[in-house]
Order: sequence, then C-alpha cells, then structure tokens
Amino acid sequence: MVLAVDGLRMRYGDAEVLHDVSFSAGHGEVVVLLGPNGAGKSTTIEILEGFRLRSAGTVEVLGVDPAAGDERWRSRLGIVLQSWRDHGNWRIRELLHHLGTYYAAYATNTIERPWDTDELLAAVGLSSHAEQKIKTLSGGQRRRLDVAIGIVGRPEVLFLDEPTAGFDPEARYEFHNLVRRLAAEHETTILLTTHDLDEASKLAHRILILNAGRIVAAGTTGELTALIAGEDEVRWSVDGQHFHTTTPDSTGLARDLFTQYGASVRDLEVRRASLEDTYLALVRGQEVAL
Ligand SMILES: Nc1ncnc2c1ncn2[C@@H]1O[C@H](COP(=O)(O)OP(=O)(O)OP(=O)(O)O)[C@@H](O)[C@H]1O
Repeated sequence: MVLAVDGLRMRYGDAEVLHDVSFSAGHGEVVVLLGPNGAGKSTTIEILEGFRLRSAGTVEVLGVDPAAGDERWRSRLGIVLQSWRDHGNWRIRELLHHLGTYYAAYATNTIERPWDTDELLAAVGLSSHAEQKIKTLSGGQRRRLDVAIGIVGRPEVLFLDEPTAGFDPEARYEFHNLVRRLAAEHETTILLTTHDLDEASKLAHRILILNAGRIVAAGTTGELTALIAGEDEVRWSVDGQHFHTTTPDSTGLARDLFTQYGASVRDLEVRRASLEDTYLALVRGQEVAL
C-alpha cells in the first residue's frame, strides 16, 4: 500500500477533530476526500505530508511514518497546499527550473527527476506565461503554477488540497486530464480534497466522505449513490401537456408510457439520485443504508 492510515486521531487542545480515521490507497489510485468546511480534510492531508503530528493511530506513506520522514522520502511526495503566496518576483520558468534542481539528486533508474521545465509548463497550460513574473499571474494561473510546483519532482504520491479552486472550466477540464494521466501513466497515487462533487465523481477511484472528523462513507461514485435508495424524478410531455412524477422504477414507467402513448411521448427526462443527494444526506446526519 502507498497510503495506509489506521485509527488516526487528532486533537487540537481539547478539541478532537479526527476520530478513528482509517483508509488506504495503492499505486495509481485517485482517492478524493470530500466533506464540509471544518470536517478535517486539511488536517488529515497535513498529517500525511508530515506537517502535523498526529495524536494517535498509525500512518504510513510509501512505507514510512510521516513523523519520521527524511529528505529522500520527502522528495518522493508532491504537495499542493490550499494557498501560498511568495516568490512574487520570480519568473515562472526560472522558479520551476530552480525548484526542479533540488529533485535531480533523487532520480532513480525508473523515475527521471525533475520533470523537464518546458514539458511541465505545457502540461499545466502555462507555456505562454513562462517568462512572466509570478505576481502578474491571475488567480487561476497562479493555481496552475502551484500544481506545477507540486509535480516538478515527479512525485510517487501527490497531495492536492482544493487544487482547482479558482479554475475556469477549461483549466478544470485540463487539470482533470492531467490528474488522470499522472495516475494512469505514471502510477502516481493521488489524495485530493475538493468541495466539487462533480470533480470528485470524475476523478475518484474511491471517494471518502469525512464529516466532523469521521469517515461516514467510502466507495465509488456508483456505490455511494446507491446508498440513497432514492426515487428517480421523471418528466415528460404528451400533446404539449407536461407531466412530472417520482418513481423507484423509471425504466418501467418509460416502458408503460411508450406502450400507451407511443410516439406522442416527448421531452422524456429521468433524473437519478446523485452523489449530491447522498453527500447531503450524510453530512446532514440523515439515515443512509450503509
Ligand atoms: N491549528 C489549529 N488549531 C486548532 N484547531 C484547528 C487548527 N487547524 C484546524 N483546526 C480545527 O480543526 C477542524 C478541522 O479543520 P480542517 O482545516 O482540517 O478542515 P477542512 O475539512 O480542511 O475544512 P475546509 O473545507 O474549510 O478547508 C476545524 O474545526 C478547525 O477549526
């Protein structure tokens, strides 16, 4: 296992913010941590990065306890924090090149380090800004640079804390492709936090829903959606009259409609219970068939 977390607990003073969190992830797996503000996502990720010391439980990242990770171990991780602002006067290409030199000593027979600067600029869509000073970038461009800084050392594990906050739809789409590529071609294990359910659905091999410091559900989008034994919403029209109902068997309803009204059935629309329904039910503490 690349990530192995068992019985993780975290306390800030008297407040226990993580209670018995356990999960694992293998090579090339994309795991998404979803949860409301204050659920403990950043705390979890910061403990795995070795930035915070846990109160209890066992944690291993690439077989090493993050509390005891050395430089070689750190060189195998990529980290994109929620936000950091510095290096404003550096130019984009210079900074990436400079940061990359740190990783050269940690290249292996199978992993070439660092990532070639021009290839990296192209991968994050910053080629045309390479000579600009960082302080002149827009918010979304700055976030792309954060991602580039996170992956310049060709990490085996990548931690991304809300990486797409501020991205426009095209940047988000390209970023999703990049994440898939890193996982599929480079076998990078990725732990990502987001508030965007659509993003979680698109990227995750597995979603962990964290609420008030506990994992309240884990699984694929399909598995999580199935937890809500929801009724589908069905809309249609016949001869210009619009209808709307809910049913647990939308396929059967559609079959009956076509048998009865044939080609007069128009505008048929079925909305299945979504990840959003499950998520909202879980974080509002409603009963869900776990
Ligand atoms: N340094 C700290 N000292 C005390 N409490 C903290 C500290 N850092 C975080 N907390 C508390 O721990 C809890 C979890 O915070 P965390 O930042 O991990 O949540 P999150 O899920 O990442 O939230 P968000 O979605 O808002 O980023 C919150 O209640 C927060 O107030």
